[in-house]
Amino acid sequence: MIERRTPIPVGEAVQRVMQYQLDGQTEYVPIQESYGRYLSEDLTATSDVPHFDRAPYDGFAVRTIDTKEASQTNIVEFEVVDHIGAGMVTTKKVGPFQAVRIMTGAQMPEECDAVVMLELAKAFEKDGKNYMSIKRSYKSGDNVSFRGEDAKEGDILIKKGIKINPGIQAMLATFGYANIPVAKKPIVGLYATGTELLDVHDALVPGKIRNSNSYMIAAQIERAGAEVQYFGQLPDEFETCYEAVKNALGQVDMLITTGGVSVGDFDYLPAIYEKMQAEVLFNKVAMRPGSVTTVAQFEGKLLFGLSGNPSACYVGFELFSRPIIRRMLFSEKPHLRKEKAILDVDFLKANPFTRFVRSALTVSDGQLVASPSGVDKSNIVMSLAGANSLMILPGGTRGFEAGSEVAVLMLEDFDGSEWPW
Ligand SMILES: Nc1nc2c(c(=O)[nH]1)N[C@H]1C(S)=C(S)[C@@H](COP(=O)(O)OP(=O)(O)OC[C@H]3O[C@@H](n4cnc5c(N)ncnc54)[C@H](O)[C@@H]3O)O[C@H]1N2
Ligand code: MOO
Ligand SMILES: [Mg+2]
Repeated sequence: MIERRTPIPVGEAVQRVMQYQLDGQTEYVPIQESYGRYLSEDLTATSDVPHFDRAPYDGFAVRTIDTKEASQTNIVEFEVVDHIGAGMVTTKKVGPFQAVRIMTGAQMPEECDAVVMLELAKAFEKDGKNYMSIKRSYKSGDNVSFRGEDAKEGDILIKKGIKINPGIQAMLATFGYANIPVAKKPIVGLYATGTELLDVHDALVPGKIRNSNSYMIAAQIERAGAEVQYFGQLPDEFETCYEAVKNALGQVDMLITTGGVSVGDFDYLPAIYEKMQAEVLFNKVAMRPGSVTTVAQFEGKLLFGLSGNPSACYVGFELFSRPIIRRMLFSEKPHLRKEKAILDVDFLKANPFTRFVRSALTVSDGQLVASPSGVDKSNIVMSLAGANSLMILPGGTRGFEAGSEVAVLMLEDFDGSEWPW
């Protein structure tokens, strides 16, 4: 007798998986290797930035009190007592009607409180000394970049779980973080099962197909921020698969297999989980594609039995495996980011299961618009190439018309959702 499976709602399935989430671990990497990694601790400002008042323009540092009377009709002269560039500090004390010629980035002389831009001063020599004159007054603070205006010591700069981007690299360098605490990349094991599978360099032969899931899932694992440990392809043979799965699990943080989870005569994953005495969290989800997605846990480690059908495999990974990876990368929003979009085409046929339609999300007049990126069937590969989102069409008795609002899950986003279900 063929086993009858009871589908559970997607949200419940995700919740069951999340009960087995693992904590992330920290490792330190040199700043030059931290781009694209996920911060594992909140980082604070180790100093004020800048840590001294400085000139934001090339010009003359002056005491504003001396500029008070300057105007178009009353030119005021200053003796220029020093000349400094960025990185230099004056040793001169600046007295009444004295100025320092100062370049952008240089520390302000202690007594000065404004900078006159070079263009607004007239420099000249008199009796072998340097002078400059101005025709307007200045307020204290004019053209000064103040200590701490960029950041104050002790400020929280960025929260853990953030993906390090070029701007964050600049921030880290500014505060002297040479070694960065980042999340250790979870190691995700991967096996593709299927006697029909050829590898990418094999020529086609009758009845066999090239294994595309391995390359797809490996890239999805990397996109999620983890490291893939690819174990290869397995034929649909119970003992071979059983030994392989059992041995692989010990070497990784979680294991993904593709194929062999349905009710077919050569679908061995359910029996493998049983023999291992792994606890099956679910083996049927009320979703399309990916209804046969099966997740089990063995000694606290998750086994993702993703469907062999490429689109089902893809969606199963994004909904169930990705959040576990993102949790291990310290994310507080580990699920795919959910937004609202306008549906571009009719989906008039109702489906009892919630559909995740591989979609191309575009922005039109400031509004997100979702269009299917190809044929909406679980055995289809081509629709995946143009997919940057999954459109959610809730299961039920009604279809969806073009122009209606739908929820979309964004695939190329790093912010995520706390809980989109
Ligand atoms: N009687 C039933 N038959 C099926 C059911 C069902 O409920 N009752 N479910 C269908 C659904 S839905 C799906 S999805 C598939 C799931 O199949 P499996 O996860 O068991 O996967 P396989 O049987 O191994 O393969 C299915 C399909 O995918 C191709 N495949 C497998 N691996 C790869 C790979 N690495 N790269 C590319 N393509 C792959 C494989 O050749 C098959 O065509 O079951 C339905 N059947
Ligand atoms: O598991 Mo299937 O993907 O619903 O066609
Ligand atoms: Mg099958």
